[in-house]
Amino acid sequence: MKNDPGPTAPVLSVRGLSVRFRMRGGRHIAAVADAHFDLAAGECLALVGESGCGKSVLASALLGLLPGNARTSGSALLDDGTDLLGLGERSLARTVRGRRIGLVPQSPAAHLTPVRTVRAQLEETLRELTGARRPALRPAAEQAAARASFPAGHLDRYPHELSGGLAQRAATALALIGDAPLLLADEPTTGLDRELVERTVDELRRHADGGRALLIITHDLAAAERIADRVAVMYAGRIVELADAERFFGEPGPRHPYARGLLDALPERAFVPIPGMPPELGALPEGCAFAARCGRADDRCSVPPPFDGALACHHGVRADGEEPVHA
Ligand SMILES: Nc1ncnc2c1ncn2[C@@H]1O[C@H](COP(=O)(O)OP(=O)(O)OP(=O)(O)O)[C@@H](O)[C@H]1O
Ligand code: NI
Repeated sequence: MKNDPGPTAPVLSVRGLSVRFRMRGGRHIAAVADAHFDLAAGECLALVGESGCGKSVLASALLGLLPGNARTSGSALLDDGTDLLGLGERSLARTVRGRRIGLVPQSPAAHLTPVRTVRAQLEETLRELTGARRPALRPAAEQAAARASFPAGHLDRYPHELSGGLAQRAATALALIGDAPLLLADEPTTGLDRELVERTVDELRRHADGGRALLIITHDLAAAERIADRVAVMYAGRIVELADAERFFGEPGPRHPYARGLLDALPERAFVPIPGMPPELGALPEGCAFAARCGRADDRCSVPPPFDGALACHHGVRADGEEPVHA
């Protein structure tokens, strides 16, 4: 079951979020540009797009986890008005990470503590975030592991003894512990087989159905379709379409030509890849960044299309699903 978002303030409200990396020689990389979306309690938003389009940078910006050469602008408000982008490292570490925002990181192996077993890490996080103490700690850790389909028999292993899929499940188990009102899951199903993908996605969905907001970043459009209420499609650092998931994956389908291309590339659909490659984020064209790969491009695309809250395209399919008529 997917819940209707309630009438309360969004759990997360992102406005004009941009991230630029300063590089040697004064060069800049515009990794995220003017992102704009809300996320309500009980809602799941899937952020999709090709590798390198800025999805993880966006998630890292929300948690203050960007490297020193990154500059962020815009705002990312929690429901009490706290602007995540304005918080210092101390507040982020003490009050936000794990407590208000959970993270399933994209590279779980890098985030697990190498010298401690999975059990020790689960117990420590439980102690810190839930106040659990012995003897309740041990069963609580086993329960936390089970939620993410992490097998109890592997709890006494160290991170380097885990396969990628097991590390992934350990990271998911850790991220679910604080029961944070907002969960960011960056590729939480990497390295899992289809059955485990579905189990993980269904557990995350239950988490959202319990009233938490979930931002899931994924390459896996089938997983996105299974879990999401809405879909945000990112291309070259910009959100180019934000749509209701049912409409996006069903009828009338995506409105942005790039989003149509992503779906058409699926083996179970047309299996036709999008021609060409995404542009370098350090050398973006003046106009629409997708124009060079787009079958609909014309002179209008030399001006960047504004994002109207749902679409950034001069030619996209109309909101009622009708194809635009060309003069
Ligand atoms: N530390 C950094 N310094 C400079 N540029 C960076 C840095 N981190 C990321 N980038 C730039 O930001 C872009 C977006 O990276 P990001 O990791 O967000 O992509 P992604 O959409 O998550 O891709 P993937 O699906 O492969 O995880 C990269 O292509 C790179 O150009
Ligand atoms: Ni990523």
